Amino acid sequence: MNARIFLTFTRKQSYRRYGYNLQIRSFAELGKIPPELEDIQEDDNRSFTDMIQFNFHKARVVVEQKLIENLKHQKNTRPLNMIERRRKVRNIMSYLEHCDSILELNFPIRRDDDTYEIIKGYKAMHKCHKMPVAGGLRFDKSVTRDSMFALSSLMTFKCATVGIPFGGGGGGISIDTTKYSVDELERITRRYTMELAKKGHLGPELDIIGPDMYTNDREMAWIMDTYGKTFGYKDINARGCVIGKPPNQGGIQGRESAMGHGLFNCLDEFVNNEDFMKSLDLNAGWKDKTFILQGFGKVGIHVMKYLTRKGAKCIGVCGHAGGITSPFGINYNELKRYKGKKGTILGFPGAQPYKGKNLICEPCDILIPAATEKLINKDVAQEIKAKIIAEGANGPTTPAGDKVLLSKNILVLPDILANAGGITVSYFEWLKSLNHLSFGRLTNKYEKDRNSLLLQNVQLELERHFGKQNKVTIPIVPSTPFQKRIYGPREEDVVHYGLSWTMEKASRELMNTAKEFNLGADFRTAAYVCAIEKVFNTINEAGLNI
Ligand SMILES: NC(=O)C1=CN([C@@H]2O[C@H](COP(=O)(O)OP(=O)(O)OC[C@H]3O[C@@H](n4cnc5c(N)ncnc54)[C@H](OP(=O)(O)O)[C@@H]3O)[C@@H](O)[C@H]2O)C=CC1
Ligand SMILES: O=C(O)CCC(=O)C(=O)O
Repeated sequence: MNARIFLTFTRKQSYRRYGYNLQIRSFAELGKIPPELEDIQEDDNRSFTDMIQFNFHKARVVVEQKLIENLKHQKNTRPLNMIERRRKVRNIMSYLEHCDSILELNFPIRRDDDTYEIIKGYKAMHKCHKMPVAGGLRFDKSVTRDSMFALSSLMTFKCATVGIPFGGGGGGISIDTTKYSVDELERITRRYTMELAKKGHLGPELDIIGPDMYTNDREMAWIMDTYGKTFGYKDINARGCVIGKPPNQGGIQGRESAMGHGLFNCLDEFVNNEDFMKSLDLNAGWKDKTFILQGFGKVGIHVMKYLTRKGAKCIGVCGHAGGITSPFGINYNELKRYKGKKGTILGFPGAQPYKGKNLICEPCDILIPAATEKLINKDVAQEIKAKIIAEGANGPTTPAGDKVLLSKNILVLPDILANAGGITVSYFEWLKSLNHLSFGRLTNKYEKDRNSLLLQNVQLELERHFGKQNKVTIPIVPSTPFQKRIYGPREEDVVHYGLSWTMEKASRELMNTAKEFNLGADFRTAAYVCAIEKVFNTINEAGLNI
């Protein structure tokens, strides 16, 4: 065995042995995927972090030549020769491969029966090239150091894809929330908050946190309250340490539905594109499109709202314990009400229980995984009959699954684009927290006066012109849509338009990138290429070290 092969071999062995410990991995050569990841498109039994690392490296190989070329034209620096340019790209890519920090916490909480239990939690900062870092807080048994690495790196690339100026973060506690009372969950959340704050992992300018699986605005309110009353006591911006807060605590209109809304905006760009739809043997537009939803939580529920509103038909929904189906379409409002009352979708009278093997493999036009990671592996992908997949969940498709989907010409809109609505509106909420002001509050009355004056003015001018001959009055009656907007944009309008614009722009950027790099329908790689380019430029301009 020559030295190089031996090194690769031992690296691979030690990597496999220690699983998640990516710090021991050294960076691949330019133009190559690291040897440890080479077989991941065949092997489904790999970690969540490996999946994201593979997606990153696959795109890095595509874009690095362009980055090396671009450095030739860099301003405000001495010219770099080819070796220096290659070295620079390699160094920054190597930095992107790692997680800046992962904090592991073990703290005791008192259970309701007065016993104590040690709770394990994490907080990751993947990249701090933009501050604060932001990401979701997950309460689930699946939370590990590995999933935190993966989720926080997804956040780095997601924020860059949609142009949100945050670094990538993420937090989690390894618990099954059904096993704890509300009081216990509150104690766990408050203690976790204190631990994060003590260790510099929480704060409006540093590290901000939003809801993810099995957390919602309730936990965000507890975190904000704990931080605001302790470490953030003298910080006037303290409430900006969380996003996805209840509206009454400084949250923003439209955050709750943002993931569904954003996913719809992104899908809308593709579904209305004649060329894309033709390539999938589908008609452009929403009419008669059928879809299946995996997960009816914070993401799934609003995806269903926006898609059914546009005329698409939901023919199946599934959760942990099973699914429901109806060829006639499931009524959104009735299902939402039913779940609100019963806490489950099972038994919903407006549909039949699903009796097959895997609902997400049933025929439909669009499949929306909005549950958890790795549910579309190689075997599942082989059975999928949908023509479009829009990833509401983070990391629902393994690289092996992805390869099969690509070979079947299924259009996949990747997580770092499709579910970026949440972080986009979280950014708007963070700005609101720092401004201490709702959007529109200072200007709405002025806008109404201005618009009323404008109408009066038009009326006066028309009457002056025509009235001279005919002595007529020409009343200008505002139409209903104009009347609705007479106050100028209210907070929900700012969020609605800001989000739609962000998602549409990012979707078109991806289409252009896929064309530029000849990636065909591999929009996951196109999204990572876009993101890597942006993060690279930020780090390159600012410099890699102090
Ligand atoms: N919340 C947010 O702001 C964002 C979340 N995401 C991602 O979206 C996904 C869903 O998050 P969110 O909606 O917030 O989570 P929720 O906790 O609100 O809902 C999770 C849903 O997923 C279902 N589910 C969980 N595991 C499985 C499984 N193995 N098979 C089928 N269904 C399952 C649950 O079903 P049941 O009710 O039966 O348990 C539930 O309906 C996650 O991947 C998350 O990271 C992405 C962007 C933003
Ligand atoms: O708003 C947030 O920060 C949470 C977003 C999130 O969890 C995600 O995009 O995965």
